[in-house]
This record gives sequence, C-alpha cells and structure tokens, in this order.
Amino acid sequence: MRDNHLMIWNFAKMQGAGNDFVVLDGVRQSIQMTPQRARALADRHFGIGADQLLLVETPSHPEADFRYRIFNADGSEVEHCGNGARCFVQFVHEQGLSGRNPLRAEICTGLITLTRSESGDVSVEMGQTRFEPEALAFDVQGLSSTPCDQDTLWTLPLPGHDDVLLSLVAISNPHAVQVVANVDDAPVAETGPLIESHPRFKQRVNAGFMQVIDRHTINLRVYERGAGETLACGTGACAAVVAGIRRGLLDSPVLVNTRGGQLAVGWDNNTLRMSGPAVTVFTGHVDIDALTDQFNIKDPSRP
Ligand SMILES: N[C@@H](CCC[C@H](N)C(=O)O)C(=O)O
Repeated sequence: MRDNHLMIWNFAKMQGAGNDFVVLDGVRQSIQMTPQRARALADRHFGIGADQLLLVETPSHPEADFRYRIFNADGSEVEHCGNGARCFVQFVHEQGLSGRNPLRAEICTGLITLTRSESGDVSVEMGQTRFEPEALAFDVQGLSSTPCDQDTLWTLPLPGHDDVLLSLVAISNPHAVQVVANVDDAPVAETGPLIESHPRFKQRVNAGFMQVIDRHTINLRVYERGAGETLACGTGACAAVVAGIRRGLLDSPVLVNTRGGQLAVGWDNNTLRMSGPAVTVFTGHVDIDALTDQFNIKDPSRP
C-alpha cells in the first residue's frame, strides 16, 4: 500500500530531428528512475510517449556541469544518446539550470562537451570512438571478416535472410552499420530486430542502414536498441559517418538525412562532432506512481 503522498514530476517533452524524449530535472526534483517507471513514461498509449527518457542530475565528476543519464523506452539504461544530448542542453538553458556555454556533461564513459548556437541548434563533441569487437561485447568466434580500407566488415548470418556485412562502431553505445542500396527499400522492420537482439551482441546493438548519396551525404535509418526504429538517431548518424569514412566511402563533413530531419557530422583528427536541432514540444507534470500503476493494470503483459 502506498501512502497518500503524491509524487509529482515536472517534465519537458522534447524532440531532436523527430527522436523524442521525456526530459526530467533531477537536480531540483528528487527522481528515482526505475526501468518500470521509464517504461510507463515512454509508453505511447498509457504514458507520455518517448523513444528515450533523459535525466539531468548533479555530476560526480569535478569538471562536469551536469550528469546526463539516458533510458530507452524499454527501461534499459544506456551509455549515450546524440539527439538527447542536444535536447539536454536546450532543457538546461530553458529551465535556467545553467547559463554556461559550452557545457560539459558526464555520461557513463566520460565527459562530452556541448555548445548551443544563437539559432538554437546544438553541437556536441561526442567523445571516444572504438571499433574492436570487445567494445561492443560482440562475439566473433568462428565468424568471417573482410578488411575494407581502414575498416573490418563482419559477416553476420541472419535466420531466414541474407547474411549482412557489418561495420562495428562504439560511440560509447554500440552500433552495427550496413550499407544498403536504398533506405526506403531496406528491410529495417524485418532484420533490424534480428540484428538488435542477435545472440552475438551480448549487450544488444543499434542497427544502422546507410545509403551513400555522395561523399558528403547519406540517407540513414536506424533500428534502435530498446526503442525500435526511430525517426533519427544521433549516435547512429555518427556511427554511420565514421564507418563510411573508414570504409573509404565518405569524407568529413557529412550531411545525414534521416526521416525526422538533417544532422551534420564531422570526424576530423579523431574528434567527432554532431550538430542539429533541439526543440521543446510542451511541458507538464505527472503523478509517477499513478501513471506506473495504471500502466501495469492496463498492460499486464509487461513485467
Ligand atoms: N536515440 C539515440 C540513441 C539512444 C540509445 C540507443 N537506443 C542505445 O540503446 O544505445 C541517439 O540519438 O543517439
């Protein structure tokens, strides 16, 4: 039994290139996020609806302005979120949490730097990139691989489908990127979930489908780990551009066309930058316990 004390959380609903977020201020509010609460908030029928939840907290790192945590719609906490990082900065600015520009945010793998421009667009230095299979908890035992310029392509068999040739990129979070002839015909809904949850990816993976238009332009769709296909994925855009450059197909900077908008990605001297929009759609408040309870009652199939 719960007591009668209401637990009201203020939030902002935001989007960056159509990748949408519930953003919560955990600096001025006491927020205990759980997987169950994250799923209830993100649910598009019984909750507010979002691809991810973003939680802004007081940092533990002495050089950071904030700690920035990310939860997928399925409740899993993850390492990074590019579109979310831009929304996080816009949120901090609009809520008056800090006037600093650039800002430094602590994510679970280190610090990232974020700069807001006059136009409201935000540019993010995305942090470290890694390519070795261990960085993605990818089991390569017995799998075949082919060198491709600076990259290595891994051949992944998929039940009932053709094998796929994947570039592995970790932008703190894991991405498997394949080149397709046309994103509009790509089997994102069919093979995306098979790649995302393939047993060789021990922590699952974000599956990118990239169409190269020219050396500075790609079209991209991403089947996101823990969220399904989203209208845009910022770390996915970065992973695709880095993979394309390593495969000898692209040169920095690259314009990434997603179904929800355009992102610009540059990768020079090992510094990875992404910029794009960050927009508040509305603000509101929610009784988190009531929301979670009705979510559980109305959708008992959920754990
Ligand atoms: N939408 C994001 C990525 C969110 C996390 C991802 N689904 C994961 O599980 O790693 C982005 O804009 O980068």
